Amino acid sequence: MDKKRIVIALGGNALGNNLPEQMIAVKQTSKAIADLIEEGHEVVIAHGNGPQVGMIQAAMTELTRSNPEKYIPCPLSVCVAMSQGYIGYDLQNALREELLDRGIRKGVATVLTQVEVDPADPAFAHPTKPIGSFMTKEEADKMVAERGYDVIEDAGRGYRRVVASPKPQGIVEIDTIQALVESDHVVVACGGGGIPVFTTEGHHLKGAAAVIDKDFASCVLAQQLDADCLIILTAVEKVAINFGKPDQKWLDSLTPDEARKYMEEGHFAPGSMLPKVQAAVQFAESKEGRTALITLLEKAKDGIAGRTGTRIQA
Ligand SMILES: Nc1ncnc2c1ncn2[C@@H]1O[C@H](COP(=O)(O)OP(=O)(O)O)[C@@H](O)[C@H]1O
Ligand SMILES: NC(=O)OP(=O)(O)O
Repeated sequence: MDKKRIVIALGGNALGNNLPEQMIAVKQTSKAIADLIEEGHEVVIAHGNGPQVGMIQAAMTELTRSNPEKYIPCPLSVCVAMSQGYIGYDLQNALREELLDRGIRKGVATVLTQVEVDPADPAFAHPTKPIGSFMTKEEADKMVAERGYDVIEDAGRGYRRVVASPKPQGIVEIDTIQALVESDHVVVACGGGGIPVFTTEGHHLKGAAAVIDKDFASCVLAQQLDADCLIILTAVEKVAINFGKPDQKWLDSLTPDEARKYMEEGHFAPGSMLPKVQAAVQFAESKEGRTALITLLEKAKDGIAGRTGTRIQA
């Protein structure tokens, strides 16, 4: 099989919803990633942070509210940095262990990654990115009244806080990531979509109050690293049209034009499957020969071998 440079975007099921769940989940996740490394592929890993960044933000807010003389509010960009740190810590350790168990000696490192956003991005005025855990209607109403949070009802599963999610424009640490990849290291980067920043005066980078979508950030990462393949690993084996309906149909492959048609017809849920298909199309169209794959975490190896998943190719 051809050796490929692969950027993997890990979804929520790769990490679990809390610290103990994460410790267990990353072990399984590492097996799926190590399978690809064992086959000789160069792998770069990005991941989400919705539940984690919400948990950190809630904890930091409680600290400030309970003791305002001692603690000052923690910006959301710093909460994203914290989420990258502790998720990266678990992921890199689990992967290091899995690789060593298979007799593979490779450096595994997390790069705290800043991602540039446009401060004029209209997304800042329209929060869409769910973070934290699900709430009941009563809990959500309380958060809106007491804290002025934006809250949405999420596909019948409960209520969640939403924050701004601007589009990623560029990766500040891309040269560092590239250098590590070129020297055969396994890199975890752009965690949680990256720490959102924008340039103010001179070279100063200022954190933005936002959470970037990790599928879009992974797409930018894959393009900037000139990857062959972007693999979006999630909780379904394939993308479907008429998802959840009696006439549901799983798709083996999609061209960008077919994907656009299905997007217009509303087959992919906003905030879940839609950004994945959009990121996949953007990557597949960015250069000849680039392929995107959406599949189940456990099926990564079969997917790259062409045995399953939904393949998006121009
Ligand atoms: N058309 C579709 N085809 C397949 N899955 C879909 C579709 N529309 C919505 N979904 C849902 O999207 C989920 C993946 O989104 P999400 O859970 O937000 O991703 P992540 O893995 O990044 O955390 C799937 O588990 C599935 O329930
Ligand atoms: N940042 C981000 O996209 O996180 P989730 O994938 O957990 O929503």
